[in-house]
Order: sequence, then C-alpha cells, then structure tokens
Amino acid sequence: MPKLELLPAVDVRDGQAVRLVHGESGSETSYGSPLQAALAWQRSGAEWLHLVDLDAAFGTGDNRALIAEVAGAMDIKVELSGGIRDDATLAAALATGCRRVNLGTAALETPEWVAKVIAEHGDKIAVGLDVRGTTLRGRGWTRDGGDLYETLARLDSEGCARYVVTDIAKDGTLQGPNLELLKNVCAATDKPVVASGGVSSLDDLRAISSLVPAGVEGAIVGKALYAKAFTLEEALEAVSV
Ligand SMILES: O=C(O)c1ccccc1N[C@@H]1O[C@H](COP(=O)(O)O)[C@@H](O)[C@H]1O
Repeated sequence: MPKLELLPAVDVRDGQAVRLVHGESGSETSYGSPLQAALAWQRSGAEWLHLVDLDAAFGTGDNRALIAEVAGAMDIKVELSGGIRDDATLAAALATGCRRVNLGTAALETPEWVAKVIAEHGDKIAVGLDVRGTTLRGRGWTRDGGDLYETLARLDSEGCARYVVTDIAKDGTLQGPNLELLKNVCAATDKPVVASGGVSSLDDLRAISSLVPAGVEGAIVGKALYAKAFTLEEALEAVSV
C-alpha cells in the first residue's frame, strides 16, 4: 500500500508565512519568512510543499515574486494555489516550476476555462474543494459556490486528476480532520484526494493514513507543525508504515 504523502503548508500573506483560523482574513498568526519556512520543511525531509498566495486568494494583492522565489528555491515538489483564475495567472504559476497548481474559485466561477486547462495540462491541475458542510466556498472562502458533489461529478466528467479537500470549519483549528467528509468524497470519485484542515496530532495523521486504500493520497499539515505539536520528521515516520 502506498504511504500517505505529507504536504507541509506555507501560506503567504503580506510577505509573511502565516496560519489562519477557518481561513478568516484577520485571524493570522505570523511565522516569519516564507522562504525560511519552506527550506526548513525541505531540510526535514518533506517531498512536497503546499504553497499558497493568500493575498491572491482574498483579492488583496499578491505575493507573486516571493512565491516564485520560494518555489524556485525548492528541490522538492511544489503544489501552488491562490488566485490562479485565468490564463495569465496560470502561466505565471506554472512558470515557477511547480509540480501542480490547485484551482479553487475558478472551478466555481469559470467552469469552461477550468475544463479547458484540465484538458491542456492534465495532472498539473488539481481542484481545491473548500467546503462548509457540503457547500463549496470561493473568493478567499467568503462566497458560496455550489454543491460539493455536483461540482465533483462535473469535474470528474472533465477529467480532473486530483482534489484537495478542505473542511473550512476545521482549517487552522487543531481540532482533527473531518474523516467523514474525506470518506464521502473518496466514495464519490475514483480520483486521488488530498486532505486538508484540522490535523492536530500524529494520531490524526495515522487516521488519515487509514483512508489511503479508500483514495486519500496525501495530507496538508499547517498549524500543527508551526505550533510544534509534532515535528515533520515525526510526522513522516508516523505515516511510513
Ligand atoms: O489555505 C487557506 O488557509 C486559505 C484561506 C482562505 C482562502 C484560501 C485559502 N487557501 C488556498 O487558496 C486556494 C483557493 O484560491 P483561489 O480561490 O483559486 O484563488 C485554495 O485551494 C486553498 O489552497
């Protein structure tokens, strides 16, 4: 059985690595230089970095140059998200050398464009399904964007390669992942799922690991690492069996 992939997160707001609570603007805790954070996760053995331009996601500007610097400094695979919504922002994102991009708002607001880029770029495109209950949220998670399972069926039919599923109610809270949501999404699609939101302990990671046979491929870990609930080395060890 393949092991669960871990993606430590570096979310960038106003040039700083931050963590939010429930994705709410203004709830930031700052953790300093995004480049230093990313390099630290790489040194600790990460195989992936989940890199987010939060200003671009919220529409409060962007950190594009800094994001490109961080992605360019990585020897590991980078999943890049935040504000990738049209040809220009997608081209800039892919030009960083990232392994894949994660589209959120665009999948809700411009489905024809998303179908086109899925057809063009294959598994370089993942879609972030950011949900409250079963309602998708876009534009920095501030606007409703339709039903999770209807959107998933549409994206599946268009050949979307992978989904990054975030329970907004759990994100940044250290309250544990929403395993029911992950199971339900895995039951609704054959495509791999990356879990996001709520990881607080090594047991949470083991619980997500138990869903690998169901279709969970990876887990994004943010607050727990920054709050030193465990180290990345411990996390990688916990999911290695
Ligand atoms: O990661 C967060 O904490 C977060 C909070 C609020 C909004 C977005 C957030 N994250 C990432 O942004 C993309 C969506 O960006 P867009 O809608 O495509 O511009 C989402 O997939 C998350 O990865």
